[in-house]
Amino acid sequence: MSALGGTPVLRETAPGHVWPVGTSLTDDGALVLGGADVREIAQVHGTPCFVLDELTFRRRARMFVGAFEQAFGAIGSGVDVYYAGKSFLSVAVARWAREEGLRVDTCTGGELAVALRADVPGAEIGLHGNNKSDDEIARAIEARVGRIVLDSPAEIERVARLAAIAGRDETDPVPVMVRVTTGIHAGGHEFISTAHEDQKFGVPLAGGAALATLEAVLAHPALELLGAHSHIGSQIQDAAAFEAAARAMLGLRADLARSSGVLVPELDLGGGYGIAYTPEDVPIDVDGVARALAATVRDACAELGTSVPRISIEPGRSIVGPAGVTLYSVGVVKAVTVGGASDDETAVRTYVSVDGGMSDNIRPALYGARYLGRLANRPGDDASLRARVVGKHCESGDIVLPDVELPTDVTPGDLIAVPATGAYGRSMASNYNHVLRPPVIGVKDGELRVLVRRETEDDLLALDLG
Ligand SMILES: Cc1ncc(COP(=O)(O)O)c(C=O)c1O
Ligand SMILES: N[C@@H](CCCC[NH3+])C(=O)O
Repeated sequence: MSALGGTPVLRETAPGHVWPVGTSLTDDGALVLGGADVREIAQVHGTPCFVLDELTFRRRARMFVGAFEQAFGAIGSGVDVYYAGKSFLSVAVARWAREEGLRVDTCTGGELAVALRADVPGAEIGLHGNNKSDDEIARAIEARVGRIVLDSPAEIERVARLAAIAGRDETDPVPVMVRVTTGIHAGGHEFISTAHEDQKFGVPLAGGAALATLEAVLAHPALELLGAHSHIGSQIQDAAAFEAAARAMLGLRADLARSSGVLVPELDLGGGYGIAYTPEDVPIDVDGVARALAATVRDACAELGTSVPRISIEPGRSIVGPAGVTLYSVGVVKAVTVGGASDDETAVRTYVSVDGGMSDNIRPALYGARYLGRLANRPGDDASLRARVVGKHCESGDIVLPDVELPTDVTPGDLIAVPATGAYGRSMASNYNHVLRPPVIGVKDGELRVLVRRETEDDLLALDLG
């Protein structure tokens, strides 16, 4: 085994399922995204930049609405699909989501402001958050959002008080849900699993806390209890976890009906649908999950003797993730000898530095996330180099692609494209080392459109009051 051992090398020779719909290559081997040659995108807008393929976003949004409406329509239930804005939200993207029949899920005042700027009606917006400020709650009430998801018992009094201040009462109550942790552990990484007991979100089902919280909401006439909410984690590849959570939540709904006489009309099953980041990943089958979940809901309601609730879901990553590609320019290329136990085990790793890094994609450092990458402006030679693509930050963990095959002639000025970065890339971007956050360039039919502009040094300096 070479001293480089460890994780497998990732290589994809041609656009495949991790790339946006319709990704292709020009005759001279450059990548084409949404009909636009990446060389043109880089020339016009610079690098690093996020490229967002509108068609892929819209298709995936439509796919969720279609799959869930069909599956739940067949069991006599309605469905609302909320696009989880935390994955990536801009005014244009909120409009695309709405045009495709989705609502918008927000979890801060900032996300709420973007959704409202996009003219999403308040009634089609949800507000989450484990630590909402009074100001955020008041703005949500003023915007008449369709639901505020209460994350703890303490929020009941606060939301009721702010509702009263806004003049809301039993004739015009504020619609709320309660986020419940079912104890079902799922997700791609511990940091993105959200329904096990020992973490900050929601109210536990175990021990009766969730039931008591739902009952407490019912005692507030200025609040309208729509139902309960469950989000078990993110980048989930196992549909069974969603089914188990749905069963637990339906049981809770039936318990509440027994204890209070109120059968709440809705159940939100959250987001978390996994996507393919590399060719080895199997994305979740959205049609299959929708059908399986609908069958679970139908059967569980029959067993419990309750009617079927209206269902909502909150996918984020699975809609916008596959629509995004990050383009970087190659800077320094450096061969590093990696020592082994013997001369045989000594190997060379080529570090290919690009002009972005952990400030535009923190996921490899935070979750050990793996991505694919390829030379994007030309085919390169036929031989391959075992490379590590790293960023420009003052941090040795600033790694974009830990182990990837690139052509041996990779050289400064080349472009590297990393697919599946539409979710939790720009939305988690930082200014570490005072690096400027990249723009998001929408592509469609060969047209480029700046959705979010690149930050400037003036933006940074404007915050520094000296
Ligand atoms: C409450 C809630 N809804 C929806 C989402 C969206 O998750 P994903 O982007 O994995 O679909 C999250 C994030 O995990 C969340 O916390
Ligand atoms: N930010 C995480 C997911 C968290 C989702 C929000 N609860 C990721 O990049 O995978």
